[in-house]
Amino acid sequence: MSPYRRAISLTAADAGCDRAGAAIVRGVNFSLAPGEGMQLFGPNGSGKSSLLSMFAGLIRPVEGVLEWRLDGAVSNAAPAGGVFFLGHDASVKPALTAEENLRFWAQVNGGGDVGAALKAVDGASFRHLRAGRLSAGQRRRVDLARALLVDREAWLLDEPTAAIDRDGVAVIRKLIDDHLSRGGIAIVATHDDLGDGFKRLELAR
Ligand SMILES: Nc1ncnc2c1ncn2[C@@H]1O[C@H](COP(=O)(O)OP(=O)(O)OP(=O)(O)O)[C@@H](O)[C@H]1O
Repeated sequence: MSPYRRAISLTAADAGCDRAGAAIVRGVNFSLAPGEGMQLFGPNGSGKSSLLSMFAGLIRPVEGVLEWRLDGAVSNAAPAGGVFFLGHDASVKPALTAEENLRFWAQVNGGGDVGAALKAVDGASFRHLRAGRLSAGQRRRVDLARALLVDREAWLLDEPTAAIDRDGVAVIRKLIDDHLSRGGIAIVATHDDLGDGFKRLELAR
């Protein structure tokens, strides 16, 4: 796998976010350089999804600063074309097959080898199944395969292994490791322990 062409980093300094006017997370500090990943821990409702949304630029920090650097360009907002955000909810179209969903995504977002992406998530056996009929774990794999169709240096993943079996967790772990070894950065909210190679940010309720 070839390295990403652009160097990316993200720094948070005392960043915090609210939801519906209520303080959710405060005092977030970290920095991620190319090749580094971070795991978000914390009980349900502690703000992991909210933080990922803030990093993706979907909600504003109410205090502190986020600083993205992509190929030397500095910005407080997530760089367009530099971030892949995997939310909680499956984003597939139920009437299209797994493969058609990925082709559609590739068309809209400019490129990618759908066959290779399906293979990488061990999805050959369900490529012709309509997404509405996929199991939750199969759908999650299709969701993740989208990341392989676009060259985004930052991955923000909200519970990528939810509903995924043990073999699937290893598959996804490898995708994330490969992404990091290409020089990408990743922030992953998950209850699975990603191990020592990842920075850790633990949120309290
Ligand atoms: N759109 C929203 N509007 C108002 N409040 C919200 C919204 N989304 C989340 N919240 C609230 O923000 C808090 C943090 O929720 P969030 O989903 O970020 O937590 P989480 O750590 O990701 O939880 P889980 O582990 O259950 O996914 C919760 O109290 C939740 O009710």
